[in-house]
Amino acid sequence: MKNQVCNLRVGTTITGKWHQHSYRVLKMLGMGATGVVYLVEKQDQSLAALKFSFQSMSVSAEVNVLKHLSKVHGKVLGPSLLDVDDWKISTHQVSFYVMEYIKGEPFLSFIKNRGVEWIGVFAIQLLSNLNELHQAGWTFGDLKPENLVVTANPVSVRWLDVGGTTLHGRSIKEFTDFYDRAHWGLGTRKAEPSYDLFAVAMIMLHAAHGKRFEKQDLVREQLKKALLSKSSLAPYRIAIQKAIEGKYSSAEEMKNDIVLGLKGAHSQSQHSSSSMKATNRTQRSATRKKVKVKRKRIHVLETCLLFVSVMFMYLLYLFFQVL
Ligand SMILES: Nc1ncnc2c1ncn2[C@@H]1O[C@H](COP(=O)(O)OP(=O)(O)OP(=O)(O)O)[C@@H](O)[C@H]1O
Repeated sequence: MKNQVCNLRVGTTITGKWHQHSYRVLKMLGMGATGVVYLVEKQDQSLAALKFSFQSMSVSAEVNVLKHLSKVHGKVLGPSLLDVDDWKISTHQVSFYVMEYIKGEPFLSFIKNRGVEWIGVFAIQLLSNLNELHQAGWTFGDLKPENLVVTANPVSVRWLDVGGTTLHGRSIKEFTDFYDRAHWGLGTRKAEPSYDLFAVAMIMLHAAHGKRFEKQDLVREQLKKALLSKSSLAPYRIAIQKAIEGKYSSAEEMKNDIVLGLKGAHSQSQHSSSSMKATNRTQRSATRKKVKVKRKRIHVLETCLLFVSVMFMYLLYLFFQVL
């Protein structure tokens, strides 16, 4: 069955057994551990993302999460859910769901192309969304750059793959080592806000360094070094450090520290630009004084030259008179 849904040809039409909606396969968007996702065209010619899960249980679990997410304070957190159905393929039947297609650039490639200054902006957006999710009783779980997409107009970060989303208090069901606090020996895999906030801190480190790094023996020192070695992370040092140490109980607190850090960096840059202006002013007035002294000297020299040339002409005149 896995082989059959993983190699669908472009143009294949998938018609749901129960709702009779048809979807035409345009291309494969990605394949992960739990399923395969296709970009499809709906009957009204709009685009959507269709996911086949390798286990039918995970389709119902993900659909359940997407349904919950669509109700979180009326805010769109994950992709919106459009359809859930089964597809009969030869003698088998396979479950799938259709969701909003989120068109955008992968998170890391956006940061690479547009600059590390965006890290703070996206961290704030991500933390606002996480705060809503946490308040609704869920932990995202498998938060990683591969699950983040940056959409244009307005530039904003959206998350995909809600397969790891877990109710608070339960055990995290999907994770990726680098973003998992238990892997670093810095906490448990219990689903709670601080689990996601650790992952946000690690995403920020990854984005600033442009790569992941292997765990070493002295984990705390290693992460601190990674944090201090990138000047682009300076405004977020407090927030990242506290998130790594599990000191935040809500995404809102971490977001506030990032906002404060950015404000601090802004006023510092304003301060240094005004002190630079003052230095420039002093330099300019010193230069002006120098110019004045120089001009005075030139003036004296000119007078002397004039005097000498007048005297020379006079002597010449006297000389011709004598002759
Ligand atoms: N709604 C969507 N809009 C656009 N692209 C999507 C969407 N959903 C998934 N994708 C793409 O498909 C890829 C695989 O999807 P997804 O991560 O859900 O599969 P998975 O099997 O759960 O993967 P993983 O092993 O990372 O958990 C994603 O990385 C993304 O590129």
